Amino acid sequence: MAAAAVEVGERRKKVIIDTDPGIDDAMAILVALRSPELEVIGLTTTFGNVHTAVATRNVLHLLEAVGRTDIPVAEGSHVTLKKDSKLRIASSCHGSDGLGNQGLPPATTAKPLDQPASAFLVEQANLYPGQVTVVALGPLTNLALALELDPLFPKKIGQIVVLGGAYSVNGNVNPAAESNIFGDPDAADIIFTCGADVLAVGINITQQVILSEADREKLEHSDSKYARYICKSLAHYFDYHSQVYFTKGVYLHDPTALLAAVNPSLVTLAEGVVRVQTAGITKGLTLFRSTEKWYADMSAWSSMPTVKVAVTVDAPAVVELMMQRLMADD
Ligand SMILES: O=c1[nH]cnc2c1ncn2[C@@H]1O[C@H](CO)[C@@H](O)[C@H]1O
Repeated sequence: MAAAAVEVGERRKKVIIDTDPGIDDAMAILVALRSPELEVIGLTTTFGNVHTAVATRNVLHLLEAVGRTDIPVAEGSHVTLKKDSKLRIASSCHGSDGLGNQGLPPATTAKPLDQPASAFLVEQANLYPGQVTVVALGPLTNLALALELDPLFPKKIGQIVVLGGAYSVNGNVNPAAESNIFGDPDAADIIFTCGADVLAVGINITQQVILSEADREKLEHSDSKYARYICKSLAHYFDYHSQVYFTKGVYLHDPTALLAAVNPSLVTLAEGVVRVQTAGITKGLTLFRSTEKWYADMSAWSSMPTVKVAVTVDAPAVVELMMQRLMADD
């Protein structure tokens, strides 16, 4: 536990997870709930791996299953920032229910707030200025809507950790684009250039962090209700990876971003401007301009706020920490 153990008396980081569960989203949420460094003050839902209504249903089911219905859930946008309702849903990756086609029943009593996700984000940023970290595991629509509601949101929010982008590697929707950025590229470009403290963890990082069959067996033999919950959906995720990536393991996208928020020393960073291509065959492409080169003419990147982009990861440490958190005694 050494690296990420929380100091006694240290203040826990307030976290809101914006999520579209999604098998690896569910893993990340479970890891967050088991991380003493974090205080999960809310979950907001979005589309991506599933439609938003299904994301809300899955979040409520998960919280009920692990006895954490004390955490508020605010439902997010059902459409992109530009009100496009023709969404790309990654059902082949996660199953049509988002959790590996288990046919889960809806939550019995848990309900979302009346407040939409964007209003909840603004409210929490105002309540705890500079103290709230948003871990964004889906398209960035809710965050862009929060900024529309309150132009000072980027200054009031503590940090935004974005699981999104493919920096100098192919995407996973097509060679140009990673799924979360492709889902709402206009929202992503706004968030990357809004001046907030943004840390982007792209698939160039998360595809180095792999849960093996042996790890999965360990989870299956664990008595922890957290490990048991996620194991039920893992078969589908493993099958998907073997079909499209020809691998025996699965990528830990969302848990890696979450753990980067828990323990930033798991990744190293570069700083620079990121712009997102919003149209054409490279729609959703994330282009990082490092500060190591001076360009004479570079208007779309000039004078823009910078973000931090993860460039290396201690992959074995991430896997180990995730396993510890999921298997720790209740
Ligand atoms: O092959 C894929 N296509 C689309 N989405 C994917 C794929 N693999 C994983 N994800 C989902 O998109 C985010 C990372 O890009 C993750 O949330 C993951 O669940």
